[in-house]
Amino acid sequence: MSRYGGRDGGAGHGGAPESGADAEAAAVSCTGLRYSFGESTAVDGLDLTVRSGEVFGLLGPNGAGKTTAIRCITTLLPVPKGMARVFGLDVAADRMRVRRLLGYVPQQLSADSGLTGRENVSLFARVFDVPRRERRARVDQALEAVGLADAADRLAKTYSGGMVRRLELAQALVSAPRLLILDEPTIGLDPIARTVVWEHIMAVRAATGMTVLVTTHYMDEADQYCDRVALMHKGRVRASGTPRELTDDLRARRGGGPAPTLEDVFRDVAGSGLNEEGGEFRDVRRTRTTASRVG
Ligand SMILES: Nc1ncnc2c1ncn2[C@@H]1O[C@H](COP(=O)(O)OP(=O)(O)OP(=O)(O)O)[C@@H](O)[C@H]1O
Repeated sequence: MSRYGGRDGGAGHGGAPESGADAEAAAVSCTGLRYSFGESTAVDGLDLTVRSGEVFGLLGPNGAGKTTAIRCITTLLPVPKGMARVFGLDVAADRMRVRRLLGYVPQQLSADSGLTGRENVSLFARVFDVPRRERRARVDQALEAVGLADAADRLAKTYSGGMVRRLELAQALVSAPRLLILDEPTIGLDPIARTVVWEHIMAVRAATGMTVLVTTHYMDEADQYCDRVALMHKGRVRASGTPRELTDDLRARRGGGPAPTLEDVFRDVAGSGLNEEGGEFRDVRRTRTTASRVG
């Protein structure tokens, strides 16, 4: 497993003291967050707290409002109603300072197929204002952190889907963010590639202590890797806690029996709003065939 510099390791975290961020504040705090596309309400009064240093999973089916909420938190969408804060900074009032604290890996492709891995990460280093004298080392470090050092000088179009996802992770890491936000980081990947992506995320997190906010459909991943999760349905958080708390709670409410899974918890809190055939949730495995999209 690759190594990644922590607070004292040269790359450190973004969000230097002059950023104005509150070191004691929650990494993310949303209160009554709402966002509508015309008549359609995507986020409907979201209350969410992500603690500093944790890996937090925002879970839910297609259309639950996860991406819209993430886009508000990352300042890519405005916050028309309610409040969203990142390390205490109001995302509506402090957009640029918030952006400096964030690394964001969107669902949409962010790697350029015609550039090498190194060029892709260097581009992000420039965009995110990594000081020129540190750039080369930081790019190398980010590529190393995601296991792409040996493939760094190959064109991204020759990468597998899992490698592209790791390249996108390196792009987000090069600015040494305090908060890494990943929207469906493993969708469309095979089980081995999913595991590799997660291993790199967890290794960087262990080395730096950064906070990770991830959206996923994969309940098994959330169960395995997330410290806490929130189950989102129809624009709101319906339950949150550690995976163990949520499953124990459901088991207690059922009066015992076999241990429920997180998916059982989700079905319980979402009630009849989910398609029982599984079409809306279990089978939402949109193939994000990253490699072919890059190619
Ligand atoms: N640009 C847009 N214009 C209109 N409606 C939108 C737009 N983006 C999202 N929506 C709608 O907002 C709702 C929430 O979508 P969102 O993408 O936030 O959900 P999600 O939980 O991230 O789902 P997915 O996993 O499919 O991305 C959905 O009903 C969706 O159709």
